[in-house]
Amino acid sequence: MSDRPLLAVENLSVHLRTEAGLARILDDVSLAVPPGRTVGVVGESGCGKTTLLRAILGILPRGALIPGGAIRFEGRDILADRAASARGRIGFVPQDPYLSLNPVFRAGDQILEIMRRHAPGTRRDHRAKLVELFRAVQLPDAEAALRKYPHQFSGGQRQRLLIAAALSCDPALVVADEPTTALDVTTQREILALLRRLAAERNLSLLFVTHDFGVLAALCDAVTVLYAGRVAEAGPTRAVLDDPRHPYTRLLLACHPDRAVDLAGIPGTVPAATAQPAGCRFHPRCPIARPACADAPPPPVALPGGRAVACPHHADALPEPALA
Ligand SMILES: Nc1ncnc2c1ncn2[C@@H]1O[C@H](COP(=O)(O)OP(=O)(O)OP(=O)(O)O)[C@@H](O)[C@H]1O
Repeated sequence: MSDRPLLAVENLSVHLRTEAGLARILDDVSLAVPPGRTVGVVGESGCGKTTLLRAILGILPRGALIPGGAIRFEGRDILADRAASARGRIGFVPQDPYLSLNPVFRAGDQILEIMRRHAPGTRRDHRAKLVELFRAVQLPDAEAALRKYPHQFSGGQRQRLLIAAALSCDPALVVADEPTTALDVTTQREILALLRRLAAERNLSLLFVTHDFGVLAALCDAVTVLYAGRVAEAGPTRAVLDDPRHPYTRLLLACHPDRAVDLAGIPGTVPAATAQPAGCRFHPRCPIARPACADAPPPPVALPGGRAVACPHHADALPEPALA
């Protein structure tokens, strides 16, 4: 396995002009996805996960500014050179299978249109490949599925269709935005198992956004924890889940035995992107914050085992009530 990451997000900042002022949605975010590995990005609603994926896919909203950073895919800076871009080589599985297909066109035709634009070969080649992909994602009666409209599939089947769409141009990387959130628990499990199998069989890299630590544990080799648009902590999933170091990660995991992110147990609220506090963005809510935490953003501290934590006080114990 090559050491060079397939995808490297380097010190990326994304701002957006809004009516409420400048929204600092991402700030100095770095992460890497090695070939053939699955990396999770976790954080609660509003922490910037979707914006990160949109930056990678080149579909940021109008008015977005990128004041700094780079996104390298297969060694090329795809922010600086969209022509050298990654489209087709990066597949995308969206969050909501109900909203992501146009109801008035056959699902198969919608995927064939993506292939026409981004994959080599004739329509006949594409059809044959799509039937094969429908089988790979375990859609029943793959030939007939080509002729069906979106409403003729269940939610889980539609998510399988979208996974087939994401794979249709032979991507090296698939990015997935909470692809199981809209599904029931049993279907969620099946879709996660499918993604795991396909990634292994096709030596795919996956960048997987989730708010659910259970999903993370089941699927991801490594994790990046985002808080208010900055990286709080990153490292191998098992190590981070077993011994979280950032106060934010520790509180999240301590509050929620089922490991689904919900900040009800942490006092205060997540700041709006237009009103980020100075210094460490978590300091107003942090039980071990010092006055200096309000001064400057804490740089990441490297820890053994390929881990990093953006907190100089990561070795301090949290007070018991905070962990109760
Ligand atoms: N088009 C926009 N206009 C104004 N603010 C925006 C826009 N897009 C995102 N934001 C703000 O940026 C922050 C990050 O949003 P983003 O959707 O990236 O977060 P997220 O972690 O993906 O959330 P969720 O889990 O709810 O999808 C939020 O505070 C959001 O309100």
